[in-house]
Amino acid sequence: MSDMAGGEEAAADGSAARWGRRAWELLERVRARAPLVQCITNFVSMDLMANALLAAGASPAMVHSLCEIDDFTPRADALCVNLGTLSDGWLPSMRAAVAAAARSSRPWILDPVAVSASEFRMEACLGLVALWPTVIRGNPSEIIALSSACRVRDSKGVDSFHESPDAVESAKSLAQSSGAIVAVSGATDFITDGQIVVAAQNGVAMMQKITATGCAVTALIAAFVAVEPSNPLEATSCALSIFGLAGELGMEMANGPASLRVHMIDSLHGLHEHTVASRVKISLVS
Ligand SMILES: Nc1ncnc2c1ncn2[C@@H]1O[C@H](COP(=O)(O)OP(=O)(O)OP(=O)(O)O)[C@@H](O)[C@H]1O
Ligand SMILES: Cc1ncsc1CCO
Ligand SMILES: [Mg+2]
Repeated sequence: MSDMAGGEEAAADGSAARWGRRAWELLERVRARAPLVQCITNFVSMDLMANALLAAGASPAMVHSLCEIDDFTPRADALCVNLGTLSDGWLPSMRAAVAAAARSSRPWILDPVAVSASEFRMEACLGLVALWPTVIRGNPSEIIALSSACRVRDSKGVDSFHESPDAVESAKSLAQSSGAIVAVSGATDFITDGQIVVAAQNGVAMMQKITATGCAVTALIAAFVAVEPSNPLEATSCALSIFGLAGELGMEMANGPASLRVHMIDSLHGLHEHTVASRVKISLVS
């Protein structure tokens, strides 16, 4: 079956089994091709993000110096830009890397961490959104704030104060205005191109108690989009589901957030076809 045929099959027939096969197909492709994912990310997330990418079979590179962008970014298969510990010194690197990725027709993914924390962050984020990200992935509060492009008084930190269904309309509107696929994480992850909405229902609540799981899944989305650039909606849905499944399997061995972090990475590394095919829970919402 061709890559495109697999994509059309999953979109046309939303059955869990077909999505399970699609998720396995894309995970296998990540393992076979080991896409190089350049991450300009926050200090908190660097370790978990790099290890999650490695466990999935991708190749991480935390390269953020402006002096290296022109040489390095064209060689990366995808770029992940994360605003978590944004500083004025890093913003030019982010913009330059996005421009270099665009010149090389590489996908780039934006994680608008705590976008409403400050006017500086919101302005920086809106400037990046205008540069045509392939995918934007955030928690519900971030997507709601970014979509309305104004500061939300009761949510200024990195954690979400909303549930993911609250953010679906904001995600659709942000997808329409930005041209990006928009993903909202939560108990159910929602993924939309502004018209179609897909739900991915894998994961465990304890994942929220490990800092940077959201950042890590954004980088995993970059790896999946790198191997399926023609269908970022499906690649994003599969990456979210696979990461959630690793969390479910990890939770079977964990005693709390610290051991879940370890077992989740082990589970991501050890995923088998049967487990993915039978446990991935993706469906078409509308
Ligand atoms: N209640 C939940 N049940 C199951 N899975 C969840 C739940 N909440 C979040 N997740 C999963 O946890 C991961 C992180 O999502 P979350 O919404 O916490 O991101 P985030 O707030 O951006 O995290 P961070 O900023 O710490 O990186 C995602 O894979 C998501 O699917
Ligand atoms: C805790 C924290 N602060 C800035 S980035 C980050 C990681 C989760 O997004
Ligand atoms: Mg986040």
